[in-house]
Amino acid sequence: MYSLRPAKPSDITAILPLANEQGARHASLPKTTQSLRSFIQTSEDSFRTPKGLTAQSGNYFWVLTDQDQVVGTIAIEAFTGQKEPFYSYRRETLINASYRLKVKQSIPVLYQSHELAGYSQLHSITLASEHRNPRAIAFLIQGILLFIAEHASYFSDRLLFEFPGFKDERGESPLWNDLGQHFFQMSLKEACYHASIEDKALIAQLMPNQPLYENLLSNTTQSTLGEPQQDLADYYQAFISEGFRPSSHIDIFDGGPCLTCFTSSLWTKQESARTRLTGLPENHTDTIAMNTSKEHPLILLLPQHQPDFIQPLNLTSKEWIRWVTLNTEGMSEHHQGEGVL
Ligand SMILES: NC(=[NH2+])NCCC[C@H](N)C(=O)O
Repeated sequence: MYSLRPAKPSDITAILPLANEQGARHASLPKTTQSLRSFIQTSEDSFRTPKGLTAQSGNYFWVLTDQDQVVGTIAIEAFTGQKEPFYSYRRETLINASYRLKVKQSIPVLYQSHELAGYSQLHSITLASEHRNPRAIAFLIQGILLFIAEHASYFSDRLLFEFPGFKDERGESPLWNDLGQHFFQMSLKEACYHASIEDKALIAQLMPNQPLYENLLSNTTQSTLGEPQQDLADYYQAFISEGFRPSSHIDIFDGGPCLTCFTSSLWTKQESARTRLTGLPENHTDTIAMNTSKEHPLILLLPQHQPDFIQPLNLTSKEWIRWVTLNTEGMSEHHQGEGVL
């Protein structure tokens, strides 16, 4: 049975192998015991934020468990770009035209941008390989959105997820090979590691910050900019089903789409309901249910027709829960890539 709860220091041994799995991206999840310890400390402080006080710098780190074993992770940074700028490329179109020569070209140009600062960002998604199935993927993403829906005042009115970008048959990013590599002189994976939440100054120091004409990049790069990594279709679908859409921004390293959504229009926000424990209808489909505690949240996946599965919430009949139907629409059971987003 799957559940989501805040990560604790005692989870570190179980998180380390997930964080260090060979992945194309490995964006922001810390990879050492020491850095995980301080990430978990920040997270514990964030969950504790007293009511009425919004934590602009909150970073909430969750583990997905199956029968009490840690099998995945996900995190929410409450507001991007608080301590350091938040980097992406904005794509704009320029028209270059000569009336006399009858040449008219519309050329997409990439501008370094900090516009996605102030969003709440989902990040650090990992799933152990045996759990890369639609139910776990949908639960991981929807569960966290249910928490955001319940505690909306601690988060931005806009959400962001930097989806991993297109990779070629060798698993390499055409944009990275055309661009970032020349400035960082290292692999995408190493650059992601260095530029993770802990040392972002590197992006400002090394990435070119002048506008870039896309037609100077290779044909493969041009035709795949803004495309999601192909073997992560179920994760992509989970975001699309919630109302996330590609914005005019792309990831500064691998060109993946920056998916954004207004918090108020999330499917999970609109479809979820609050009820007393006794008011929970018999679940004819898989259902996500959580207590409404900010400090000690617990989010459960109740398999259909199994109302007793709610017991771990340890609630009295008068307490509130928020619940929503699990949405796996449009997902299929194919290979789920590295599972490290
Ligand atoms: N694939 C990557 N790691 N890209 C770098 C993303 C950096 C991120 N937008 C930030 O400013 O924190």
